[in-house]
Amino acid sequence: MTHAETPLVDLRCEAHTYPDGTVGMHDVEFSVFPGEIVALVGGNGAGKSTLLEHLNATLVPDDGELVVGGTPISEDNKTRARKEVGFVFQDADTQLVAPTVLDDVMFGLQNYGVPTDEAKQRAREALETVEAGHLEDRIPHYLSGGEKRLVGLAGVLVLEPSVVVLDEPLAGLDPERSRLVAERVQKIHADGISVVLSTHDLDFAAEVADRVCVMTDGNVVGGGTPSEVFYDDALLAEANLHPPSAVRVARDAGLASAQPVTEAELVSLLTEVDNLDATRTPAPDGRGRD
Ligand SMILES: Nc1ncnc2c1ncn2[C@@H]1O[C@H](COP(=O)(O)OP(=O)(O)OP(=O)(O)O)[C@@H](O)[C@H]1O
Repeated sequence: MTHAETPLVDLRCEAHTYPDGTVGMHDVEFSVFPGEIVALVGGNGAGKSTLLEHLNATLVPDDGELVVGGTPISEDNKTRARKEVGFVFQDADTQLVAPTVLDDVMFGLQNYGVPTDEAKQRAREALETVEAGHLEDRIPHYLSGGEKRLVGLAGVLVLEPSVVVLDEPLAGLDPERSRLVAERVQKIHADGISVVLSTHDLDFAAEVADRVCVMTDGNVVGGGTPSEVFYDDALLAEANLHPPSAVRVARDAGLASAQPVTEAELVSLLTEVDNLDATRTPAPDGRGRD
């Protein structure tokens, strides 16, 4: 895939070594461009969270560089990376710190010195964006997993980042909540924010992503559009991944040449094939003859 634009985030990481000596990631070059949703996929321990946490300088490479909005990030200007790249953690509890949801969403703004009235108004707007306005007086700790995820997302959106990073946004959510979070991801993308997320759910990746990057053993081993990645058997095998269900059904139905990756694309193809068959198969009264 080629990108004419300047990346919003540009990471080069020769290696990231954790304090116990484990190499979490190595030889990675990863960029985020305006207007895209990128899904990172890979098995447990492949390095997805490690990569994501480098995008807002939560982690820094042993050797390498992070450039955000054209500015190289160092110890002195890490706050710039934190502001431009909002991070929604997998464990929402680590992110929710205040006594009420509204206070929580206001927290970041107040840290940046925004006056209370303005912070309150912007926090309410951010909660509305994720349709969680009704939760503003609740105690964050007692929210359901999906509600926490949405409030965490509001707390990030309120700071108006250019990129939102979500680590395993569907982890632990039921299908209904997963759908809700997937819709919100598409909505913030439609509002002009780039999104990078990690997921084990390849159906979800196929549904929302413009670009999919495959990780294994701390390295990005391939990437491309969902069709390019999910029909690349060798790449999926290397990362020990199974293709999304639409890809498996398309193969069984002999429709792989059209490379559908989502359920909707598959249904539309199957409908086309059905219609074609109906025009070819003569009905007993002779209707439907070619
Ligand atoms: N704090 C840490 N200290 C030591 N090793 C770590 C730490 N965090 C992650 N690792 C190691 O780094 C490697 C990459 O882990 P990472 O969490 O980035 O993978 P992941 O793809 O996000 O995995 P999962 O899908 O299981 O969440 C693994 O070998 C992991 O054990």
